[in-house]
Amino acid sequence: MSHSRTSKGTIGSRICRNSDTICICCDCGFFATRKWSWTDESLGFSSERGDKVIPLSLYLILGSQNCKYAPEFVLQEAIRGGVTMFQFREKGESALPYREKRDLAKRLQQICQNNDIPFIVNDDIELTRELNADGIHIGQDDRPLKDVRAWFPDKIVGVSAHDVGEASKAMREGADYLGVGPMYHTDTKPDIELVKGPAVIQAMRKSGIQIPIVGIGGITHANAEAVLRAGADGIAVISAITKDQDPYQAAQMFCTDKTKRLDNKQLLR
Ligand SMILES: Cc1ncc(COP(=O)(O)OP(=O)(O)O)c(N)n1
Ligand SMILES: Cc1ncsc1CCOP(=O)(O)O
Ligand SMILES: [Mg+2]
Repeated sequence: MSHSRTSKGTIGSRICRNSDTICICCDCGFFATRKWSWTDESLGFSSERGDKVIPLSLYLILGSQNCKYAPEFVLQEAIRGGVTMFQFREKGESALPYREKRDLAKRLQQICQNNDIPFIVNDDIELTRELNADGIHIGQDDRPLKDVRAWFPDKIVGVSAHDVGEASKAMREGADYLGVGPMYHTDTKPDIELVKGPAVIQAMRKSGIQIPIVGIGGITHANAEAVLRAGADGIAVISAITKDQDPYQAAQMFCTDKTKRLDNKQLLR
């Protein structure tokens, strides 16, 4: 896969300073891999973590409880199909006990490292530390972002946000990206909030939220485009890939012209 570098300036609504490290893959734009720093003086806030790559385009999340086949196989195949970032989320009644969970996490981390893909841990501070993961994703009911940011100043920290207020707070407190949802109905997570739809991403963008956003919840090949058009940088998917007969093809089908990262003019904002 060949990469081209952009010239200095703005990417979407972000003002990019370290432009020599920004690359946009091929001419499709889908695999936008960014090293960026950004600033938004109107919000009185700026972030200078320009050495982090947060390739949110197609963010696969899974644990053993989600998979039709062995998790290692599903991840390998999905990466082959175009997944750009991975979150290990071993959760629920059938989740593995700690030692097995850690061993599985290590094997999946190795696959990510072999493929140069960020390995993010869901919720678990200890596991993040033990494995020296690339980052952690926390929700509104998990450990406070301020603490997590302080413990892991250099890791990618993602935060779930369900409305503009939560998004603004997370941005102020140093989140690297937001997971926004649920976009649509899903049976994958029993304790979800009410469906928000892509409109909540639009509202966040209109209110000045500039950090990367990934939409999550019930995302399929049929509705992914609407999430990106609303202003998301990418989509986060569990069942559309993990339950598919062919995880390679399921991932690949998200990487089409219609679901590629959209430029600013195409957004609904
Ligand atoms: C990318 C992304 N977005 C949102 C979530 C949900 O996090 P949370 O609300 O903490 O729920 P659990 O996943 O912990 O059940 C996520 N995991 N990833
Ligand atoms: C973890 C999570 N957070 C909000 S919805 C959700 C589940 C997403 O799973 P699916 O892609 O199968 O709907
Ligand atoms: Mg959580």
